[in-house]
Amino acid sequence: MNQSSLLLTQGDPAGIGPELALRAWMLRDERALPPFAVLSDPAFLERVAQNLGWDVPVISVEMAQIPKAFPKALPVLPLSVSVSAQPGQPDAGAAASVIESIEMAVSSVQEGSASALVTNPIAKHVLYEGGFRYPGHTEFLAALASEGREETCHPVMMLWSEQLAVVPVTVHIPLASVPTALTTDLIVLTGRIVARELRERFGIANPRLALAGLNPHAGENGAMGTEDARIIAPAVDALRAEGIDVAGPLPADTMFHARARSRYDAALAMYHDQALIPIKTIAFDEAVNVTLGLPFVRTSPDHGTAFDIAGKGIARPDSLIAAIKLAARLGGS
Ligand SMILES: NC(=O)C1=CN([C@@H]2O[C@H](COP(=O)(O)OP(=O)(O)OC[C@H]3O[C@@H](n4cnc5c(N)ncnc54)[C@H](O)[C@@H]3O)[C@@H](O)[C@H]2O)C=CC1
Ligand SMILES: NCC(=O)COP(=O)(O)O
Repeated sequence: MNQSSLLLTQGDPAGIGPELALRAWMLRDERALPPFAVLSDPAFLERVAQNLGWDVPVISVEMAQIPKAFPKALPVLPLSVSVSAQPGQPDAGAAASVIESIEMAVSSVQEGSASALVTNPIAKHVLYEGGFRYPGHTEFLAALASEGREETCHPVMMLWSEQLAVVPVTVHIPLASVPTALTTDLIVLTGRIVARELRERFGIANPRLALAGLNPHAGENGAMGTEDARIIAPAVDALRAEGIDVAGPLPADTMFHARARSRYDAALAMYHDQALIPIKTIAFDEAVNVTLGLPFVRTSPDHGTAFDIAGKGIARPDSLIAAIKLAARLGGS
């Protein structure tokens, strides 16, 4: 049993994930990173390092060997399949390795042999072509975590940085579907999970939540849409009745400037871009995607596969490093 190691999934092998894992290992001392291993094909990662001209020794290990191996080489827990990819040229044929890497990481963290998992980016549309049937990691991880449990996990996506934390209540759905997907129950469930985890995992004794409205000016008394009063305001009342400190529905255009941000610990946004635009604008290099509502810790960089720069060695490792550090903090490594 080794509680101190973090596992990094491979992500899309044609994206920037593999080179960011190498880069994070190269910066392990400078950035004081805890031991981690990557779930991938060691020969593939060696080729990525070679092609970039980076001196990164790669060592194939078993879980218990990670802490000892980490100072001298990048530990890799081998997959059952070999991996090959051209940077920037995604191929649905790689889906099996991407999925195996995630599944292995979840098994290890569930059985307690790893402290947390950090996922490298996947390209959703490429995985869909390969038969993947979840919108993204968030829902896939919840499905894996729910196996064999009586109650299914409700996963909540939170993008976290020192300056701002945001939660999209609806996530990877078309904008046109948002008004029907948005229900008072969904907002209340999401708010409850966020408040609980900010308390229990982030150590905020009395978390303050801010709920965004859906429409301009939070509906302007119904003149610009009715969802704010019909769906969001009752959720605010219900969360308050549970003793949670909530403000809203707030006009979304004025809730993300610095003074407004100082009034809450997390903003619940009603759809993906309402949440992710402000945080990626303020903290693109530092923000971390963390999944709440799971029985284990999962973090991820906030960015995607960045196929346009993959293999060039110019991708910034900061968000992955922030994800590793947050996983270590929340997972107790
Ligand atoms: N956690 C995950 O698995 C995520 C996966 N994605 C996936 O990534 C794919 C590409 O998505 P995009 O919208 O293009 O977003 P993206 O984040 O991959 O790229 C957007 C822009 O930011 C740049 N960029 C991203 N990361 C960077 C880094 N570390 N250093 C320097 N520049 C960086 C890229 O070069 C590009 O110009 C999509 O298929 C999407 O599904 C997107 C977000 C998160
Ligand atoms: N836009 C955020 C994102 O795509 C992350 O999704 P997930 O793979 O973490 O579910």
